[in-house]
Amino acid sequence: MGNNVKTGVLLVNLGTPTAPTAKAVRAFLGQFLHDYRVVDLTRMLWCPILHGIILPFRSPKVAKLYASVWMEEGSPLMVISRRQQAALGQMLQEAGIDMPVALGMSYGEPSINTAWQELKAAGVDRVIILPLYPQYSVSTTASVFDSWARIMKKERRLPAFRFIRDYHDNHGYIKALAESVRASWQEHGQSDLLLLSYHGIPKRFEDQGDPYGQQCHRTSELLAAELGLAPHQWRTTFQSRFGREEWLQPYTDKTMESLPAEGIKRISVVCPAFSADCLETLEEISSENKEYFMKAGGEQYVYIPALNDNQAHIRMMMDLVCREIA
Ligand SMILES: C=CC1=C(C)c2cc3[nH]c(cc4nc(cc5[nH]c(cc1n2)c(C)c5CCC(=O)O)C(CCC(=O)O)=C4C)c(C)c3C=C
Ligand SMILES: [Fe+2]
Ligand SMILES: [Fe+2]
Repeated sequence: MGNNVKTGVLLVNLGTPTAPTAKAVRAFLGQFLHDYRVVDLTRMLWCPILHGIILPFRSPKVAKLYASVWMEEGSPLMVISRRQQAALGQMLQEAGIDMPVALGMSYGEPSINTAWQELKAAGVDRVIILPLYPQYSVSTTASVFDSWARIMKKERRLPAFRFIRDYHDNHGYIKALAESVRASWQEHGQSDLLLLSYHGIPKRFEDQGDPYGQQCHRTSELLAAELGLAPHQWRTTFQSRFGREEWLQPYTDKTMESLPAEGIKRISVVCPAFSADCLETLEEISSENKEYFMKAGGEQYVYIPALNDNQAHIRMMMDLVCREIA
């Protein structure tokens, strides 16, 4: 790549409601759950279920959950994503690399289009798209690509671009995760088991070729190896089931309920699929699943935060990006 080409970074994450209210959650879920990459049922079947049942009943319930984790500055996912954007921008600048960093969300604002417009206004003619999903899934990463392609359809002059599909086995990512687990053990003592809980997807998606589950298992193996764990000291599970069909197994909530009976009473939980803490980690894992575990006879439950704006995490992002322009 020529040195005179201005390059920009486009960080992407899922998106989140603008407020912890039923109205805002409904708007967010409405956009999210209309995406064919997320729910692939025919619209004749899905739209009545979505508009008639899910949006009216789920939105007020989920709004309360968002309210329980809401930060002074907003939704955790948005607050942390902004911090990541700023930290990466600063790290690049300190390294003498002139590369603007924009943040776009798949659903809601700032949209991926908003982020692209910012980069374009900054004179960017080459974009490195980094979806902050370490493991590729059709429901997340492919959807980012769809949005990008839709936006590019309207451009006369396409920028050059690189799309970072996944980084589930990246050494910097694994090392940053290992470091955060070790720091937690130092503070709370080592547990009987390290539970690695990933966001799930429908099993059908995997059967149709989505490599997400395989990539999750690979991340777990690499992390366990980095930490020197024996097979009985770690386990992979899948959380956040949505809808009635089978999702990837074993399920996190069912595992929580059964661990104490196996004699495993002290666990630490890490969620490697989430690059930023959000509802699914701060509420579902830190609170809801903790309750299942403790009620079943668990004694110690430690949630290990996402990598968020840790220096090691931001450095990994910088390395991923810089590899694309080398
Ligand atoms: C980490 C990667 C993610 C995958 C893979 C994923 C797949 C997936 N998700 C749903 C349904 C919901 N997910 C929700 C929240 C949510 N999901 C992710 C990430 C992945 N999802 C994040 C980071 C978040 C948190 C957003 C936040 O605001 O904090 C929700 C909304 C909350 C709720 O109503 O429970 C839904 C719904 C499906 C159907 C799916 C794969 C098909
Ligand atoms: Fe609809
Ligand atoms: Fe999700």
